[in-house]
Amino acid sequence: MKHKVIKKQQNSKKCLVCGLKNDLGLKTSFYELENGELVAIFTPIEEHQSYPERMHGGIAGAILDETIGRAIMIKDKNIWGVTVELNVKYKKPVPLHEELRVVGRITRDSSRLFEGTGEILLSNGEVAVTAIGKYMKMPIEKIANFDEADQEWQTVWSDQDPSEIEL
Ligand SMILES: CCCCCCCC(=O)SCCNC(=O)CCNC(=O)[C@H](O)C(C)(C)COP(=O)(O)OP(=O)(O)OC[C@H]1O[C@@H](n2cnc3c(N)ncnc32)[C@H](O)[C@@H]1OP(=O)(O)O
Repeated sequence: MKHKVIKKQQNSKKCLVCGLKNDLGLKTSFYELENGELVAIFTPIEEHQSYPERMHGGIAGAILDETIGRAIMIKDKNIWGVTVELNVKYKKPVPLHEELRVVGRITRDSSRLFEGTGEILLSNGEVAVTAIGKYMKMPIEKIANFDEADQEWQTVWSDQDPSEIEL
C-alpha cells in the first residue's frame, strides 16, 4: 500500500545514522507519513558489513533505534529522547548496496517515557529485523550542547525525495 509523505525530517552533520558529513555514516533520510509512521531510507555500504555482503547487526540496531526515537517527533518536533532499552530481533540477513526502508511508530507515550516499534524491510517487502525501543524524554539542553546551526540540523531536500512510499 502506498502512503503519502507529509514531511521530511532534519539531517545533521556527524550523526552515524543521519549525518550528511559523516563519510562512514548511513546518511539516512526520514519521512513522516500520513498514517502516523516514520520511514527511514538508506543504502548500506561496504563499511557497514559484518560478514562480507551482510549488514552488521549493530548497524541494524542503530537505524532502528533512531527511526523509533524520531517517530515521536511526528507528534511534536521538540520532543527529544535518549534510548534506555532496545530489543532487536534478527530474522533474515540484510544485504549491502540495496536501498532499504525502515518503518517506526510510537506505541506508548507518557510524560517521561515513550516506546515504539520498528522493522527493517528488504527490497521485496519481507521483514528482516524488528525492534522495540524505550526512550526517556529529556530537554535537548540536558542531552548535549546541541547548536542546531553548528550541527547542521536542517531539512535537506533532494531530487530523490519520494512523495509516496510503498509499505
Ligand atoms: C533525533 C533523535 C533520535 C534519537 C535516537 C537515538 C538516541 C540515542 O542513541 S541516545 C544514546 C544512548 N542512550 C543513552 O545515552 C542514555 C544513557 N542513560 C542515561 O543517560 C541515564 O540512564 C538516564 C538519563 C536515561 C536516566 O538517568 P537517571 O535519571 O540518573 O536514572 P534513574 O535515576 O535510574 O532513573 C530515573 C527514572 O527513570 C526511570 N527509568 C530509568 N530507566 C528506565 C527504563 N529502562 N525503563 C523504565 N523506567 C526507567 C527510573 O525508574 C526512575 O524513575 P523514578 O524517578 O520514578 O524512580
